[in-house]
Amino acid sequence: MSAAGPAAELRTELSIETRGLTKRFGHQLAVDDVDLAVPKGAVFGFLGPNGSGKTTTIRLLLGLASATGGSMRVLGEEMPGKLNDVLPRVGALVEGPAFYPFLSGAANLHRMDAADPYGVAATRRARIQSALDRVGLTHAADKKVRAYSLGMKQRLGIANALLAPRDLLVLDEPTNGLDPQGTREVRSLVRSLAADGATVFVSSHLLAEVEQICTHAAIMSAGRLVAQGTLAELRRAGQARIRVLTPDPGTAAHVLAGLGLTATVSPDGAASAGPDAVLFAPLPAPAAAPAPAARETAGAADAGPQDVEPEAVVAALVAAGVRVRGFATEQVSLEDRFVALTGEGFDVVQ
Ligand SMILES: Nc1ncnc2c1ncn2[C@@H]1O[C@H](COP(=O)(O)OP(=O)(O)OP(=O)(O)O)[C@@H](O)[C@H]1O
Repeated sequence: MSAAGPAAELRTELSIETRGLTKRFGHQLAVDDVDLAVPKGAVFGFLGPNGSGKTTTIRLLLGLASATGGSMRVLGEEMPGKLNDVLPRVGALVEGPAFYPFLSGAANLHRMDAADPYGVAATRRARIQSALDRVGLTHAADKKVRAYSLGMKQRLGIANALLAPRDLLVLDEPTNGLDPQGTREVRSLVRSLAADGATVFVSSHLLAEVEQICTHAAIMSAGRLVAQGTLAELRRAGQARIRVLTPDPGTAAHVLAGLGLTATVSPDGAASAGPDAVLFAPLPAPAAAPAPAARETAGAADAGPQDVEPEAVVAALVAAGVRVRGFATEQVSLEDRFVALTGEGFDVVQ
């Protein structure tokens, strides 16, 4: 990505691209003016708290619901106009497929493929075997689905999405409701799908999950897309900040303001020690840091001050007579940043 300037970004082939995508349910904007850019070959995490609009966006992309506004291209084709050309190249797992519990895994796939207008009967048996093999269920092909674990059922759902060679896989919360073992199985499967060359678009409300399996991510909050880019870009866009422990917060804030830094005193007394206050001030990102693809549509757009070295900050504070009892520079974690962007915490998973 290092050579990627705006021009290179424009040339990037996108598997999914939306412009101003909007879906309204009555008065509620479930998807609000979303511009998604999912590069070909990415494992793209679509991250956001429950109710932030992920499933609705996915339903729009797959032609399962119609948009109120905006445009979409999937695999380079205008949607929903080219739905019939595009859908055979897209495998999807949305809201958990319903299987017949009294039929085997293979028999369920047979029924689903037979019901698919694009499923070619002559190759059905071989495609089913290959999909079961791909998700590690060959040994359980003839077992009734009612005897499957949740992880196995979810892998069967992914096998269903893999019944034909796919350029794009869309998986809506594939680890939802799974136990740790099932979660591990599905995560490692998702990683390997991308290794085969498909673009994988996977929604999750779990930050740690996206960090484990994805190369790229977009963050949704209340229907809006608030950031997207590679994980590295999203991390880099998180600003470093300085932390000052001092009994002279007023003077310190004044000195920092003189350096172009905006200080906030720690909102919770917990971070302060005795009579000392804790001041935080974001440092401007180094000139090369914010990568062009890590676009952000909320906050952080303000032009910041020029580079300020931490040692220069300490020197200025001391020169102004501020009693500096503690000083540190800290990187804002991806989690802090996501919480700041979405206003919500993320569930923690292993
Ligand atoms: N068919 C519908 N009719 C009315 N409102 C809907 C409909 N589908 C979704 N919504 C609303 O749109 C908002 C976004 O829902 P959506 O299911 O897309 O979010 P999500 O991020 O996928 O959340 P979750 O992880 O809980 O599925 C929610 O407030 C939801 O209640």
